[in-house]
Amino acid sequence: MSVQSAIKRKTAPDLRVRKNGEPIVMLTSYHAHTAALVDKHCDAILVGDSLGNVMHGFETTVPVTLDMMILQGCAVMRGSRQALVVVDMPFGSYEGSKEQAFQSAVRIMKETLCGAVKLEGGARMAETVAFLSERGIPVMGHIGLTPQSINTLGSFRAQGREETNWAPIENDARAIAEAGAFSIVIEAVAEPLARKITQSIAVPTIGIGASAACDGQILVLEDMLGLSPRSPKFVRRYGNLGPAIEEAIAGYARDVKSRAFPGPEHVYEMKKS
Ligand SMILES: Nc1nc(=O)c2c([nH]1)NC[C@@H]1CN(c3ccc(C(=O)N[C@@H](CCC(=O)O)C(=O)O)cc3)CN21
Ligand SMILES: CC(C)C(=O)C(=O)O
Ligand SMILES: [Mg+2]
Repeated sequence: MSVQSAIKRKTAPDLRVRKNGEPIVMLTSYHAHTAALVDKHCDAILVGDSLGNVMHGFETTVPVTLDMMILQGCAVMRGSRQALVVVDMPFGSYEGSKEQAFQSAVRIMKETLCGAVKLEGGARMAETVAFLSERGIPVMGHIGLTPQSINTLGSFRAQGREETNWAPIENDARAIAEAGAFSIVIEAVAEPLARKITQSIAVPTIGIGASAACDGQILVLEDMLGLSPRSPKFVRRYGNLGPAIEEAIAGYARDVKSRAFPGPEHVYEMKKS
């Protein structure tokens, strides 16, 4: 047996039991080489539909397709070894019916061999979450700010900042948890509500802009690396890769123009005859 196959990947149940334990560490990744780095330090990797923004320059996640998610899901699976890989179901691939969701999720699971899928939506998606979970597909929920609904929401705004708006969001969390989701992402939700939800449901909550009260955290990798030109208020920058990359590119351009690159060490000499 190869060393690689002897390493057991984390599973959805492994994350499920982390409720109230050591916080769950998650980041996004869309490709093999970053997946390998993320894999060393994270419990789970999300192949997020934010790849539409980050890789393709779309303004929203609405244009992202199932094929795009599967292609990048395969890349992340090849690059990673131990983390649970979760693949986002893109807009339009699951909302039509629970059967449509099952078909899309099966394609993702079979073609990428990832360990779970994630879908956006609360109470209205509960039946679908149950349908998939009961048929062997671990589902991560996603409530609060749900970016795929941008066209009905109107803007990316934090949720639950007035107590009068809490009830439907609490109800969403309860519905998805009781439907069998193994974990739930809470995005851009006021701290007291995120804490209340975390304390009231049996599965771990993964926060993004939802405070340290959650059972784990996730960020978009390029945002926390300082590679995204703009990023939401909830991002802390752990690096400043944008300027570092630009400096390297500028150095290359300078050296090509002055013929300082390639140097003698990069040149193929003739074989001695
Ligand atoms: N690169 C990236 N990072 C993300 O976190 C992310 C994506 N893309 N794409 C999908 C969704 C969209 N998300 C977003 C996008 C924008 C804001 C944002 O700009 N929020 C403003 C407040 C805007 C308002 O109040 O109108 C902020 O200041 O945080 C928040 C979450 C989170 N997700
Ligand atoms: C922001 C996270 C939770 C996400 O859904 C994504 O990256 O697509
Ligand atoms: Mg997403």
